[in-house]
Amino acid sequence: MTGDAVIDVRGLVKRFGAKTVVDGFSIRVARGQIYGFLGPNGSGKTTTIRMLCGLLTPDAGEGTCLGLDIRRQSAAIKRQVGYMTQKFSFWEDLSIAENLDFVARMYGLPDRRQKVVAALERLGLGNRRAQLAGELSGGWKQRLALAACILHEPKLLLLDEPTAGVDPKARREFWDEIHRLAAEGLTVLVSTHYMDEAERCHAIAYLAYGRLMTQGSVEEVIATSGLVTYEVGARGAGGADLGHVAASLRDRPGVEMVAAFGARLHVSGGDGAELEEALRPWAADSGLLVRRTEPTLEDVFIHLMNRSTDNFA
Ligand SMILES: Nc1ncnc2c1ncn2[C@@H]1O[C@H](COP(=O)(O)OP(=O)(O)OP(=O)(O)O)[C@@H](O)[C@H]1O
Repeated sequence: MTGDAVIDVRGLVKRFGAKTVVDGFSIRVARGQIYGFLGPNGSGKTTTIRMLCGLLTPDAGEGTCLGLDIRRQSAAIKRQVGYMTQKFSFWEDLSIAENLDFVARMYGLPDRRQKVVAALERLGLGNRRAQLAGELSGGWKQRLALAACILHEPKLLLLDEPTAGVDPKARREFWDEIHRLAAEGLTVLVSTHYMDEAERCHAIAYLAYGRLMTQGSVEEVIATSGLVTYEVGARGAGGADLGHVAASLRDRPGVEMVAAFGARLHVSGGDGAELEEALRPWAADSGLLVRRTEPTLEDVFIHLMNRSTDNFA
């Protein structure tokens, strides 16, 4: 293992038939980090996560996970990994406690009862232990899934879109728990489509069409994107026709994206000079306020996606 890296891989490639779904992926993840995987549907996030933990063998590339070789020691890696898949896969007519007990038996865990009680308490499931899994709301189902993932005390957690369709309060609580686990030394890889969740990661990787487009902390990803963004809004109380402004800006050279955020527009492009030129007439309009602003993470991701070529088509 290099330094304190829990994951250290280089040049991973995965092909399904003629299609290269992961192309030259390299990453290092330190112990206790929460690492977010973002990217459009089908960009290779799940496939990458599965290669990292030894569930899938790469066609090329090498590296280690938890100090073990991802090609030759995948069985030993899997024992130390907790994997929460996208699909809820519990017995709906068993209670929460019965489901956890079943999982503990599958793992052949010593002190089974004690571990189930500890997991129930940890995830706040104690009062609901007798409730049938099939009757749980989305947020509670995700808690049950997380409890099942940590029963065998893994060192690495892989969470594949763990909060899809879960309400904001339950998502926040789920993420608080992820942070508590990471603070105790667990390393977490999590795929998500939610920008607020990306912002709660220590670092993120953005994939598009199988390629790693950028990685680093949210601040680093924004700073290195090269994207320039201006905000356009009405000056004073007068109602400017921002729909008209947006429509005419979209055709101008240098304007890559125009997105409405309430009563403001975000106008972005990769070439600052061209963008400024496109905005000049609107900046001279006394009814409008045009000023440079920081791009959001979403602006950056859409910019990256526009720049990447669809080699899957
Ligand atoms: N076993 C397989 N056989 C053939 N193609 C596959 C297989 N698994 C995945 N793929 C293809 O590989 C590509 C990447 O899929 P993957 O599930 O890794 O993407 P993803 O980024 O996790 O997507 P999502 O956000 O929709 O979950 C997709 O085009 C998918 O159809």
